Amino acid sequence: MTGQFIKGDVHELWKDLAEKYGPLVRFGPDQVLCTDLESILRITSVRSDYRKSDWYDLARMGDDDNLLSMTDKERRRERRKKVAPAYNGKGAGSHIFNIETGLNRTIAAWTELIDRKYLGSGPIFQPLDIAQSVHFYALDSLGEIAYSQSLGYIANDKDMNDVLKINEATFPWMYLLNNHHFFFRVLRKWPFSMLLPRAGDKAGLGAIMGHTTSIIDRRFNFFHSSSSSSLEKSSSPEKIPVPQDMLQSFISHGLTRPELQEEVTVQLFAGSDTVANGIRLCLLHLFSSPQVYRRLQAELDAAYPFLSHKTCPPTPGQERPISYSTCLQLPYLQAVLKESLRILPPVVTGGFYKDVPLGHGHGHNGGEGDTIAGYSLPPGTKVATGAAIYAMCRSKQVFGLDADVFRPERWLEAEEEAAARLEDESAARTNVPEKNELLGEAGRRLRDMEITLGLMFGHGQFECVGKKLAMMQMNKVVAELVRRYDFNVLNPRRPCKVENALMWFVKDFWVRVERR
Ligand code: HEM
Repeated sequence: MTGQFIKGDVHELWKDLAEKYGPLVRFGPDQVLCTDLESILRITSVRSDYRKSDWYDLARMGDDDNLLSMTDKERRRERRKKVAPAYNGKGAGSHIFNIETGLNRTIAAWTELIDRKYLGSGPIFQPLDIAQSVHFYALDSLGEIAYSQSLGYIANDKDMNDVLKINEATFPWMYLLNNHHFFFRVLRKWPFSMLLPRAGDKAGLGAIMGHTTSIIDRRFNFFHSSSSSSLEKSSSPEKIPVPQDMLQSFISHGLTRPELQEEVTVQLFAGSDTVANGIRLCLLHLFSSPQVYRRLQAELDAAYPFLSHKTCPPTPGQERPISYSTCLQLPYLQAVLKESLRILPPVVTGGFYKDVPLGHGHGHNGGEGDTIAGYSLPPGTKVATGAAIYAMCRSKQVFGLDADVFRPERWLEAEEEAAARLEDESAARTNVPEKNELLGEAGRRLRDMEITLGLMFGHGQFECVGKKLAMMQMNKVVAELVRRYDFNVLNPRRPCKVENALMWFVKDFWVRVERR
C-alpha cells in the first residue's frame, strides 16, 4: 500500500481499502474514508450540520477566504448567495447574460488556430500537444465568461507566464498536501508562504492573478466612481454599457473589492485544470475507442450534417459552435461524457473532509457525534467525502461487472431499461402513482449511477457552484472537436502522461489533426 501511495496511485489505494473493508475505513487517528452513497448524501445535504474541515485551507489563495476555502457555515451561506447568480448567468439588476456567447468566441478562436496551424495534409503536419491546448481553452473561456476578455493563451498559442510549467512543479506538492494537509499549515507560515502564488508574480498562477487584479481594479473603480446605479453609466459625452459577465454580477450582488479578488482567483484555481482534465481525459478515451468515436461523429453529423464531408464545406454562419441545448439532446454525447468522467473523474482524490458535528443527534450516540454505516464517530472526526470518488465510480454493484471498462453504452442501456420498466409498471397500475414509486429496480440502478457520478462535483450545500458552467465547457468543445476533426495519437505506446495529484496531471498528449 505504501508503494501505491509513493507511486501516485493513491486512488487505487482507496479503492482497494473500500473493497477490502467496506463503506467506512479509518485510515488516520481522526480520519475516515466513506464510500457509502446514502451516508455521503446525508452528510452533505442542505440541512446537514456537518461543516468543512480545516483541509479546505488548501484552497485559500490569498489573505482571506474564498467560497471554496470557507469553513464557517454562515459566512459560506452569505458568500454563496452573492456569487451563485453569476454562475447561473444572472447579471446586474434583472439582466441575464449568456454564458455561451463567451464560450463560442473561445471555441471559434481555438478551431481557427487549429485550422490555420495544425491541420495535417498527407505527410505534412504540425504536431499538436492537445493537453496544453485544452488548458489554453479552459483559461481563455473562463476569462471570456468571467470578465468578457480572453486571457490570450490561444491567441499567443504558448504557455505564457509558464502557467503549465509551474503547475507541473506544483502538482506533486498538491498530492502530498492533499493527503497530509497539516503540512499546509506550515507552508502558510513565513518563509514557506513565499512559495505560494501571489498577484504580481512573474510566472504561474500569481502572474494570471496580477492580470486579473488590474481587470478587477479598472471595473470596480469605474463602477464605484459615480453614485448612479442605473444599468448604464454615463461617462460624458457617450454612455458606456455595463458589461454583462460574472465580474459585473459579483459587483452588483455586493462583493467588496477584496472579496472580488478572492472569488476571481478561486475560479482560476478551481475552474481551469478541472475542466481541462474533463476534456483531455474524454479525448483520451475517444482516441482509444475508434468505434465510440465513429458513433459519436455519426450522431453529431446528424445534428450538423453540413460539416460531415470535406466536399461539402459549411456556408458562412453555419460554422458557429454547437449549442449547449443541442448537446443535451444528443444521448450518445451525454453517455460518452458521463462515461469518461466516471472512469477518470477530473478531481480524483480530493479529500473534501467534513467534520462530524457536535451533538448531531443521529444514531445511537445520544446526540454526540454521528453513526455512519453502523460505526459511531465522535465529533470532530474528519470524513473524506471526495477522496473515494474513483472507487465509487468503479463500483461493480452500481455500474455492472464491467465497471472498469469505458463503455458509454451502459448509460443508454440503463436508461432504456428504466424507461421500459416504468412503462410496464405504470400500465399495471390503475391509480396514478408518484414517479418515485415507479422507479423499480432498473430505475433505482440508473438513479444510483447518476447520483454516484454527480458526487464528483460534491453535493447539497457543498455542491460545486461551477458545475453547470463546467458541463457546458466540456460538452460544447468535445462535440466541436469530434465533428470537425479526426485525430491520430502520435505515441500509441504512451498517448499521454497521466498522474494523480489530487486532480489528474495530464501532459504530453501529442496528436496529428486532420479536417474531416
Ligand atoms: C469538471 C470540472 C469541475 C469539477 C469536477 C469540480 C469539482 C468540485 C468539487 C468536488 C467541489 C467541492 C465539493 C465539496 O466541498 O464537497 C467544488 C467546489 C467548487 N468549485 Fe468546482 N469543479 C469543477 C469546475 C469548476 C468551475 C469551472 C468552477 C468555476 C469557474 C468551479 C468553482 C468551484 C467553487 C467556487 C467551489 C466552492 C463551492 C462551495 O463551497 O460552495 N468549479 N468543485
